Amino acid sequence: MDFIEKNWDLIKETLRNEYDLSDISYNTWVKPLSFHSVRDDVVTIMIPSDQAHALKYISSKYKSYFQVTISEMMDHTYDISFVLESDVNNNNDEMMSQPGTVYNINYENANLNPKYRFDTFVVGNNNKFAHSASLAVAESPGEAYNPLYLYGGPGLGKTHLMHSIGHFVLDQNPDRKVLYVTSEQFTNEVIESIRSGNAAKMNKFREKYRTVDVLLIDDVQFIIGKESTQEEFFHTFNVLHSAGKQIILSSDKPPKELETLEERFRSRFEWGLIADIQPPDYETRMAILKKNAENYNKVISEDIFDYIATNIKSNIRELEGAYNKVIAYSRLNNVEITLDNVKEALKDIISPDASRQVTPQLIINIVAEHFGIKPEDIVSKRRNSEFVLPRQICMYLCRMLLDESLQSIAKSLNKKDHTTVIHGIDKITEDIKTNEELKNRIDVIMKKINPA
Ligand SMILES: Nc1ncnc2c1ncn2[C@@H]1O[C@H](COP(=O)(O)OP(=O)(O)OP(=O)(O)O)[C@@H](O)[C@H]1O
Repeated sequence: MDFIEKNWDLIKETLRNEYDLSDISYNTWVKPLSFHSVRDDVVTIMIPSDQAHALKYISSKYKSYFQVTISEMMDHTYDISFVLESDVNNNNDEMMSQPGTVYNINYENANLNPKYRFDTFVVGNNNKFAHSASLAVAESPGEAYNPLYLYGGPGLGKTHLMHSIGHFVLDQNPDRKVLYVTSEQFTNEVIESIRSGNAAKMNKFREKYRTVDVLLIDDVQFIIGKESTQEEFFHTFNVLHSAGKQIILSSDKPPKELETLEERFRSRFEWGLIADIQPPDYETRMAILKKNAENYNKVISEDIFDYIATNIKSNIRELEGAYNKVIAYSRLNNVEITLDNVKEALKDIISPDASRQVTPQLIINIVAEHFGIKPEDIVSKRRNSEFVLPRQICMYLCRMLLDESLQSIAKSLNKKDHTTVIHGIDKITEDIKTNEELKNRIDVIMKKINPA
């Protein structure tokens, strides 16, 4: 504990080197941050009052950097929270009960993506019902429908809607405790608590999950069948539900189609409301593309949107990926966005048979999204630790899922030499033999790439 405080400057310097921060980023955002406290394995960092406007930005951008740096230096896992210096100074002793601070801490702990809000969600015929059910739950958590069970195919907006509910609840009442987790995070935390054999750790896990007002668990199908995780989830569900706390689950199928789902889960999932999201129709696809283009500083003609919306039908993640690829192609090659250029840019994605194909690019996109980084980071030369693992996972998955040579995988990942690819594949192959969390993570990614 002392170590963190005494070595605060060293921690910041290490973070700066580890993540290759430019002088301007370091001096603006990281250097002014001071140490506040460590309590229950949570390191609280103070943001100067004159940077109050940047609180969200700093915490979304630098939280994981601090978490990794401190946890690695201390050889122990810490969580990170941020507070404003003014909130601390206004009432030192009761900092945790100051509304401003509680809001910040609750917001940080909720694990929400700032981009996924109701106002960035395009409502169409395919998702109207799920959208209005989500809004009703957000307006009256624990009262309207409990649990809310959202289901639909990959990339159709379930996660986006779940985060929107979380944001809405916190915007309405900053004192509420909201927690979004993927099933993978939940599973890994259960595994970690059990493996540690430490009762205090298990209690901490239970306290974390059983004291929230709104719990959002994404892709719950990955919990089903994992014995101890499913047991823990069952008890969490019961405790929260009987206390009138809101539970929101997402899955790729309705409860009745989850083959290995036990009756006790099926009946509970059906207590509240089940809402599906279907693939978007043409109008919704066009509206989503246009919403994406709102921040682009040039006009994109209607035929471009039409080409993308006509050819990519069943997955909004892929629709957005195609749009991003077009913008990147035009910037990198310094060419206008004409229909011919768009066809060239998307030739790997929009194939003549137009069916969903597993390609290196799809693997890169899904892995990048899973780790919250950009596809460009995966194919870049940067060796930061946050990019190396996703890159190696891409190499491994390309080998497992595609019939491609090592040279061709190296090319897709922008590597000159295929020995790096061999090393990446070997590393993951070895690591998954002993690292259950990594294996679980790769299973989840694989199912997202190829749900069949
Ligand atoms: N209706 C919508 N309006 C705007 N963006 C959308 C909409 N639906 C989905 N998206 C965008 O599509 C991408 C994929 O959506 P999301 O991650 O929510 O899908 P998902 O259903 O959770 O997929 P998976 O089951 O693979 O996890 C996100 O970037 C999301 O913002």
